[in-house]
Amino acid sequence: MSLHLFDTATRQLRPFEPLEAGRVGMYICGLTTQGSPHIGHVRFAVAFDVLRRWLERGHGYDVTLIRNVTDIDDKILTKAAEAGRPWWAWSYENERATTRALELLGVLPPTYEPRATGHITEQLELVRALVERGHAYAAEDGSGDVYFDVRSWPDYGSLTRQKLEDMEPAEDADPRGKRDPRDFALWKGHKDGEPETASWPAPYGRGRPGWHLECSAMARKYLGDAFDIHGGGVDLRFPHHENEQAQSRAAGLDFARYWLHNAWVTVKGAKMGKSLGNALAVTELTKTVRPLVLRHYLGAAHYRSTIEYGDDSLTEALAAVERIEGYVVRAREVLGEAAEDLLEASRALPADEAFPTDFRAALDDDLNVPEALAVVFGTVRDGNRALDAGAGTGTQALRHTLLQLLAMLDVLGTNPLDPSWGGGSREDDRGMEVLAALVQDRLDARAQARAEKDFATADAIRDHLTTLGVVIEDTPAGARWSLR
Ligand SMILES: Nc1ncnc2c1ncn2[C@@H]1O[C@H](COP(=O)(O)OP(=O)(O)OP(=O)(O)O)[C@@H](O)[C@H]1O
Ligand SMILES: [Zn+2]
Repeated sequence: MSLHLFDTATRQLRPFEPLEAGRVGMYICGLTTQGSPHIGHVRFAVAFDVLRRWLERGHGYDVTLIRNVTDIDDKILTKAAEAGRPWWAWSYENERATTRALELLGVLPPTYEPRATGHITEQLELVRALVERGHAYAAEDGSGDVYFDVRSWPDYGSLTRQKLEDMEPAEDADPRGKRDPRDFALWKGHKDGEPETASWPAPYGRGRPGWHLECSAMARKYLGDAFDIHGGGVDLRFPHHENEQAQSRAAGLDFARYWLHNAWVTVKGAKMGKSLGNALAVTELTKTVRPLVLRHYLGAAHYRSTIEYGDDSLTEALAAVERIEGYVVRAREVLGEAAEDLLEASRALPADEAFPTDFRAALDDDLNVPEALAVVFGTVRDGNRALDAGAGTGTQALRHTLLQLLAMLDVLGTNPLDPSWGGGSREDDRGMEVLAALVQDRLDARAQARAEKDFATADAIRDHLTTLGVVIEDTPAGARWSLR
C-alpha cells in the first residue's frame, strides 16, 4: 500500500499524492505565545514531526514545513498586562520557552517559522482581496474592524460539515458593526487601553490581524496558493481551520489539499489545559523524566487517539525506552562499533533497505505508530533472543538488524544514539571503550581467581565493582556487566 492519510475534510483515508512530484508543502498551526507549553501543547509538534520524518526518510520527499508563531492576540495582550510586561517581551519569552521545549523533545525545526507580526503586509493584502471580491467588509461603526462575510461564501462550513444556520456567533471579535453574528474578524481595530505597539496602520484604521487570517497569509507566502498538507490540534478544526479555508478560497486560492488533526492529551478524561489546572509543563516534567522518555510517551499513540495521562504513563514509557536502549547497548557491545559510525551507516541505508515491510506498511497506513512500534519491539525481542543464543548470529546479520532498528527509531524521533539526547558522542564512546577494557580486566582476574578456587579474591573483585556501580551478571557465556 502506498502512503494513505486520513483527511479530516473528507473524513476518508486518502492515498497521498503531492501536488508536485517529489515535494511536499506542509503547514501546521503553531502555538500562541501566551505561556510556556504543557505536554498537551507540544503533542501536535511531536505528531507532525513523525509525519515529516516519514515523508522525508521513508518516501524521499523534499518537505517544506511551515509552523507559525501567533505572537499577537487577545490572550497575549491580557496575560502580558496582568504580568505588567510589554506584550512583545512576554510573547518572545514564551516563544523561546516553546522552542526550548520542542528542541528538548527532539522535534526537528520547521523549514521556517514565521511570526504573525512579521507578516502584516501579507495579511492586509488578503483582506483587500476579500473586500474587493465582496467577501469582507469594514465595520460601519468606525471601529476599524474588518469582517469576513460568511453568508457571501456558500461553502462556509464545508470543512467541518456544518450548516450556517446551526452555527453559534463567532467569539473572536466584538459584535460591533457585524452584519451577521457569525462573521469573524479578519482585522481588529485598535481599542482604547490597548498598547500602541500592538497596532499597525491599515486602510480600515489602525489595528492588528485576526488569528485566522495570519495562517492563510503565511501559508500562501511560503507554500503558495495551493499546498499539500495542513495540520493542527483537533480543536482547531472549528472555527480556526474552517475560517482559514473559507477566507483563502474566497480570495481565489486553492489552499490545503489534505487536513490532518491530532487528538488531545487528557487527564481523567478532561483536556489538559492551563486554565483547567491539570497542566504539566514540559520543563517541569523533564526535571525528573528524561526528555527521550517523554518524547516516546507523546509519540507512541496513534496521532488521532487521545493520550490519557496517568501516574503510570511515564513508568511504562521508561520501561519501553529502556528495553530498546538495553538491546542497542548489547548489540553495540558485540559489534564494538562507535555510536556515530552506526548512526551514519543507518542513515546511509536506502529507504527500501532501512525499513522492514511491516514497519513501512504501518506508517503508510495513516501513520500507525502503535503498529510501527510493535515492529520495533519485535525486532528488539528477536535481536535479544539471537544474542542470548550466542552462536548462529552472524555479525553481518546483527549489524543489519541494528541499523534497521536505528532507522526506525530515527523516524519515530526516539533514536537513543542520536546526539540530541545528550549521549552517544565519540568522546563518550572512547570513555566507554576504556571503561569496558578496565572492567573486562577485572572480570578476567575474577574468572582466573575462581578457576583457582580463590573465592575470597573473586568476591572482593565483584564487591569492589559493585561499589563503583558496575552490575555484574553471570551468564553461561561468561560474566556480563552494565552500569547501575
Ligand atoms: N491537552 C491538549 N492536548 C492536545 N493539544 C492541546 C492541548 N491543549 C492545547 N493543545 C493545543 O494547543 C493549542 C493552544 O491551546 P490553548 O490556548 O487552548 O491552551 P490551553 O493550555 O488549553 O489554554 P487554557 O489556559 O486556555 O486552558 C490548542 O489549539 C491545541 O491545538
Ligand atoms: Zn492556523
